[in-house]
Amino acid sequence: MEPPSKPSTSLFDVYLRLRPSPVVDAQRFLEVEASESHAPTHITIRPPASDHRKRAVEKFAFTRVFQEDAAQLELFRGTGIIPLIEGVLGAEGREGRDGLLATLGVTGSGKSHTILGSKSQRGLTQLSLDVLFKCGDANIVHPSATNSVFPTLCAADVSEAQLLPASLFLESVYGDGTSSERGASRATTPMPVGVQPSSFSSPTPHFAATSVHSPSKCSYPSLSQFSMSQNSFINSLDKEFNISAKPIASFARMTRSVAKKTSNFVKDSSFLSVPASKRYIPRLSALPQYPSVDDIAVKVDRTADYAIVISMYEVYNDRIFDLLASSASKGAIPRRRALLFKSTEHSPDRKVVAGLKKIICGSLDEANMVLETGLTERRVAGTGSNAVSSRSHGFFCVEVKKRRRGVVMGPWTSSALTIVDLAGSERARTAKTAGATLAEAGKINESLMYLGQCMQMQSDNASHSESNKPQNIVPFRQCKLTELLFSNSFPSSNSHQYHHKAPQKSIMVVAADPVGDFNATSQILRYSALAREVTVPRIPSVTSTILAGVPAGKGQNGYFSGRITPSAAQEELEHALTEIAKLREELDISQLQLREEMQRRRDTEASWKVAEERVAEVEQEVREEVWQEMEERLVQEQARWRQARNEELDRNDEHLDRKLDILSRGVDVEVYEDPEPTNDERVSELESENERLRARVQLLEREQGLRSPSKKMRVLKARKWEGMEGGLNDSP
Ligand SMILES: Nc1ncnc2c1ncn2[C@@H]1O[C@H](COP(=O)(O)OP(=O)(O)OP(=O)(O)O)[C@@H](O)[C@H]1O
Repeated sequence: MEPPSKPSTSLFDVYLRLRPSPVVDAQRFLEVEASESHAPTHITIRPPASDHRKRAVEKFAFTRVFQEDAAQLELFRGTGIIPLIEGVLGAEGREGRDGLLATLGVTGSGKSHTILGSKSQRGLTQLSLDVLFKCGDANIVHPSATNSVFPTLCAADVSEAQLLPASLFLESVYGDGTSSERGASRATTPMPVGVQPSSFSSPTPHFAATSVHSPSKCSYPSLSQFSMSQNSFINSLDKEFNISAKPIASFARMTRSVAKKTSNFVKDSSFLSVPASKRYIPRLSALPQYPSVDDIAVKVDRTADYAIVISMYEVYNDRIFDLLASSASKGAIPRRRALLFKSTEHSPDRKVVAGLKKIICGSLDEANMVLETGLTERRVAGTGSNAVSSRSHGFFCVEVKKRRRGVVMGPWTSSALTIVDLAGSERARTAKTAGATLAEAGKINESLMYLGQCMQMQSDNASHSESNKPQNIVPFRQCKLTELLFSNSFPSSNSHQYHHKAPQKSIMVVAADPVGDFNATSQILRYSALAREVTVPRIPSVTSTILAGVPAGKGQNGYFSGRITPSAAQEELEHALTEIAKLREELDISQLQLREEMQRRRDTEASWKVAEERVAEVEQEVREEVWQEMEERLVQEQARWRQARNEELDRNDEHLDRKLDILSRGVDVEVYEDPEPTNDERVSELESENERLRARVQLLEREQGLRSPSKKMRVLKARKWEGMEGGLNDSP
């Protein structure tokens, strides 16, 4: 295999770092190929003896391999980070280019150790910051240096960010939040030495004294000093924006008015909110100072001003969260709002994480404090594989803003050094995770699978370019992680309309444990290596075995024949056996490829399942929303209907009342009574009555005559009685 030279199409320089094993005499599956002329670049992995799948031996090539004894400084010097920093700073009179440094590996392989260091050693992040501040010191502007720095930086930012000077940010996180209201009588605020609270004022003699960096000591300036700094800030704003002086109490209002004048100035004054409780402040003196980078220098454009702006975010469950926003807005319930990676109004040609909180740091101490603050917000959890395992992909961005120095200052341009600590891939069985941590692992593995596909594509493209085949498109838009990592590595389709910026330069450090999980490590190595060669373990040649088994001069019957020349049949046999051996090798390779394909299929199925679950979740959410909305509408309709009915009833009642009222007021009732009858009238009335009765009796008698004798008797009796009665009636 050729020594790896980075192809022009390659996205990354890929370095491999091996971590020392805590287990003595553990069986290694990974060996480094030593090279006398240059640093090692190749490794070989052999399946452990316990592996029954008869896997082939694989050989991988990297830009460089760092063995277990490699120190942090060796990595810093040997991985091309220094040119990366120089690229971000930009050559004289030129704009810088973006740089990316990321780590990849199985959980517990040493990614965080490499990037962020440990309790005793600094990581590549801290070393980069040190070099940046040390070498750029004379050219790095502090917001307090001139009044115009802060507003112009805010105006030049294209990412809808909220920019803050480090002193204000740290005060909002660790201070007691009363600095703007209380006077000099308050006790000291926890601002470490070296972090200048008077960001906006020319340093007073007292500040000049306290701002001398002393790593061994940690003392804090008082609140009165801090409130002085705010006054100075207000005065600086007065001068800059011609706003009349206002008391500190109206500071927030004034900040908002200034925000209107500069498009991207402080978007709100939430950083002035009173924190609910004090937080533990990281002690700078407790942070590691080793290794030192005093002897390392980077080229700095001495004709330019630089401003260092730091932001931190994490990709957790495929969503982006600001690690510095929640620090400052702590209160009863910390709320995390997912941010978008998008093109903004002022950045139409490239995507940015919009709405981040960005901190302007004037010194290394400030930058370290901001870094430590953001890290406390990062998601970590203890798993079976690592006691402090990263559960999210952490992004640390150092934006280097640059402008030409002169009587008339040039506009600010911006390039970023992004340092990424990726979460490690893990197997649920090894990590012994469950519940939310297992779900996180699913998301982590999924995003790493997409990253693997992108890297695999870059490696395929590299071989295509050698054979003049067309290049594949790297599928980096599949998840947030790959989008964040790669979208600035390719020129945007509409970038020609705007100024051209060189594509990002990237370094990947792959961390591996040579005695760790063979399957997981080999999988990562397969897609991250610059080149790979499968060498099936050499099957001892059957021919040679046979020939070796037949001693020279000894015939088949065991006796020496005296002739050793092989016959034609023997030659044919040898040829056939060679063919068989070759076919076996091919079969082994095919089996290996098949296993890989099957693994890929399993991964794809897993991601498909995840996607399906997500679809089901979304459907459920939509259903619930629709139901809720329908119920709300139903309740509204019922209320409206009831109200209409009540109004109708009220109207009817009112109408009726009005009618009754009118009736009772406007109608006089006349009662008609008959006049008393005279005597003659009464007699004639009685006579007519008598007549009527007689006619009736006659009618009844006629009816009786038509009936049976027995009935006649009864009728006669009745008539007799009636006769009596009639007699009685006839009597006057
Ligand atoms: N090169 C090294 N030298 C000394 N210790 C190391 C080295 N690499 C890793 N370690 C130790 O191994 C442990 C796990 O390392 P680390 O947390 O960096 O793993 P990781 O890859 O970031 O894991 P995860 O993906 O789960 O976050 C830590 O205790 C770390 O100090």
